[in-house]
Amino acid sequence: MKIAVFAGDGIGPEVTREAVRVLQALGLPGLELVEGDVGGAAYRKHGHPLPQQTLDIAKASGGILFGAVGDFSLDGLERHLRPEQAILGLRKELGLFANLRPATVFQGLEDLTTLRPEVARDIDLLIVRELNGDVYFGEKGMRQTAEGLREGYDIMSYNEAEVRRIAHVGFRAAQGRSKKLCSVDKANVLETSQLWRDVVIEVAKEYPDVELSHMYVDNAAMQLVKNPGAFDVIVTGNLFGDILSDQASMCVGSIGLLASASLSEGSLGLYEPIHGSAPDIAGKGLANPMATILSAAMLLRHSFGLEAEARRIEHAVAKALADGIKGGDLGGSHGTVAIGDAVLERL
Ligand SMILES: NC(=O)C1=CN([C@@H]2O[C@H](COP(=O)(O)OP(=O)(O)OC[C@H]3O[C@@H](n4cnc5c(N)ncnc54)[C@H](O)[C@@H]3O)[C@@H](O)[C@H]2O)C=CC1
Ligand SMILES: CC(C)CC(=O)C(=O)O
Ligand SMILES: [Mg+2]
Repeated sequence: MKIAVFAGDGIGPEVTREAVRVLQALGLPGLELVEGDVGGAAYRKHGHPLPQQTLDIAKASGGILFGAVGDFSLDGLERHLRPEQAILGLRKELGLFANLRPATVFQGLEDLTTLRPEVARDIDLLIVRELNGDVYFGEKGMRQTAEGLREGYDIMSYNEAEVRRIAHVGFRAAQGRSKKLCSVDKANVLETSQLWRDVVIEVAKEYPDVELSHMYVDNAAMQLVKNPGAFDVIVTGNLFGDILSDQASMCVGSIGLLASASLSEGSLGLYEPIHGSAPDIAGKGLANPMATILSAAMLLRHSFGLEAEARRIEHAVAKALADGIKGGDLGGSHGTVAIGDAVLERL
């Protein structure tokens, strides 16, 4: 089994190292890890955030473990050379259109969240975020208005095929869970969202066992804090899903806990924490690697069908948290390597 490992920038290498140690400790037969450069690190070495050789490594692998990209000192580069283009490029090039971002409160650890424990107790939700379209991939640029003012623009669009395929992912995910799907949009204002809603309603006819609801994104942001336990599966677009998942992470406890899977039509997937490169804590050994370790679990489950091994990792993380192993993000004092050690001891 060949796994590509793209650590990236900032805390990316720190958290990825711990996830790799966990993968290696499982004794997986034929495990082969192939490293590749991405992001600012790749730009500095090869002049591009997503070099061809990295793409080749990705395509030759069965799954990709990704850390994070982003380097504020490179933010002045032309957009196509900025570190973030590595992750955007991988998502697009590999057809990774379905981003699963589960947010489940750790039982008995409701006090980790910034919500009141009784509000957080029932959180067990899955955000299904479309990853190949929306305003992130529309035409964009800078221009001048007739009055000579600078104007930035980014076109938001979805076609019906893009909405249909992610809607199917959302409905199927709901079928495997509590059979409730909430589609989040802004159809009261945006044509893109009106089409989104219309298509989701059409697709719903194929899933009569799933209870479909619709919610505007501003209300969804509010409900996530008011009554997050009411959500089962949320299906939404690229931008809204990005924002709501960072918010959901705090409902569970920390952005350092949320993993994700970015899936294609085939078995190839990319697995990464939902957080970024966290330049403010990079190089200090303070980052919580649990989100990346849990992403490695998702990799084993979704790309290699290794459910038992995935659960082994998830139980070890939950046990470490239950035993009081917490990073600074959770008000604790354990560093990145100490958290990795604690998970390894509980595998
Ligand atoms: N998939 C990716 O590679 C992503 C990359 N980015 C990039 O990352 C850079 C930083 O972006 P920010 O907006 O600051 O978001 P961020 O997620 O990197 O950090 C936000 C806050 O959360 C904290 N944090 C994040 N991960 C943590 C962890 N594992 N343990 C403890 N604390 C953690 C950070 O210290 C910071 O205070 C930017 O260049 C951005 O473009 C942002 C999000 C996703
Ligand atoms: C391109 C990334 C920086 C977008 C992001 O924040 C994410 O996917 O979570
Ligand atoms: Mg994000």
